[in-house]
Amino acid sequence: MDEKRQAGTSLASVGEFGLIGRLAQAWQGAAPCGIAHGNLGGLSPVIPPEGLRLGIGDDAAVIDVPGGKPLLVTTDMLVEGVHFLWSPERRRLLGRKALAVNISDIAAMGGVPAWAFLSIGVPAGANVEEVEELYAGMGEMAARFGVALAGGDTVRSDKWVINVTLLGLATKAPIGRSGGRPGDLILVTGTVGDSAAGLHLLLSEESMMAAGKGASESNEAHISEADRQALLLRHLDPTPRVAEAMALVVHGGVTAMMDVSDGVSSEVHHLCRNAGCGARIDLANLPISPAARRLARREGREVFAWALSGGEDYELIFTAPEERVPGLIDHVRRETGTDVTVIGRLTDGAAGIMAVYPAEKGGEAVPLAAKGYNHFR
Ligand SMILES: Nc1ncnc2c1ncn2[C@@H]1O[C@H](COP(=O)(O)OP(=O)(O)OP(=O)(O)O)[C@@H](O)[C@H]1O
Ligand SMILES: Cc1ncc(C[n+]2csc(CCOP(=O)(O)O)c2C)c(N)n1
Ligand SMILES: [Mg+2]
Repeated sequence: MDEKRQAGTSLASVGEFGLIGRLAQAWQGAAPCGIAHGNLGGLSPVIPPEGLRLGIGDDAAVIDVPGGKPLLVTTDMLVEGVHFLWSPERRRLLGRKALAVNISDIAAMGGVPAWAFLSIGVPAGANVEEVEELYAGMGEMAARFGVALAGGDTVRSDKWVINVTLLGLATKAPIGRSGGRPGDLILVTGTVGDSAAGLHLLLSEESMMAAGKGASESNEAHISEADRQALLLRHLDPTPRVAEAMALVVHGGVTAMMDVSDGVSSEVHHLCRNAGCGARIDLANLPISPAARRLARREGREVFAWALSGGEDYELIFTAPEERVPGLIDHVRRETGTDVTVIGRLTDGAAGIMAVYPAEKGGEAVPLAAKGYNHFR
């Protein structure tokens, strides 16, 4: 078995998105008329089966149900040790996050969430109350966004695994990742990099605890309690931007949208690849919170790295023609209180995907590497 594995192509060599493309091709080879189509790099589109308007390659699939609104379907799995560290104090928050990350994908399509299927892998040594608390957390998030529990699956597993499949409805035409055009501005809601800053704190606190030192001991010299709490919560308890997505849909003008789950740099690459565009991102304009800046300074970290490659911010990144942008920004702020920031512009594909450093750091334009989270790299 091990020998066989060594002889094959390593997962690291293809990366997460290369693997998904290969899997879709393997499926297509076996079931040529039944494959989901999409715009993943290297994946040739094929005719989708009846009703499947958009398959692999976006935040959620779009299914045209006869006589109904377009149905949106997304699924996301959280695995202990990969997406979270199991902690008795954070079971409820974990439940909230498991649902929130899926709601975020429905919002990113311009839809509202509706029905959830929750599948869990539970270690044999766990007790009922632990699972109940996880569900209470998911229930809290569900109640906030009008999601009903429709089913799921329960299995024994070596580690905690939570998989949510969430169905939602598009309120108007679903907003995919491919509609951006050269000249469109690129915008992002809220702030980016906070979740990575929160994860940095969490992991350093965990390693201090493991070394027998108190968590507060590790941080009190570095950061205020208010900053610490704010950053930890951005990582542990993200709020899906449903209200902001609805405000954008109602206002109109958004050409492409997705959520920031892997990091701004990767998401910009997705938006460009799907639209055949290039981009210029002004790093000076990235909306980074004062708390994340303070932590980065005190830790000697590059705050842009958290914003560009940290991920799990669950903000919306979207494109719109320049003339629609002032109205969009005003409308979202008025309806939701959330700030929206212009971070760059889509360009001709030939111009490449570039990041422009702030003037005080030389103002140089360099290629923007897709350095977001990748499960196999
Ligand atoms: N094993 C798989 N088989 C088929 N399709 C897959 C598989 N894994 C991912 N996909 C599809 O690939 C696309 C990208 O998946 P990914 O999980 O990166 O979505 P995302 O929206 O970019 O990230 P997130 O869900 O964290 O917001 C989606 O359309 C997803 O449905
Ligand atoms: C313990 C621990 N280590 C690392 C991370 C960071 N992390 C894990 S998955 C992911 C991207 C989104 O996941 P997906 O692409 O599966 O939706 C990120 C940024 C974490 N959350 N917890
Ligand atoms: Mg997404």
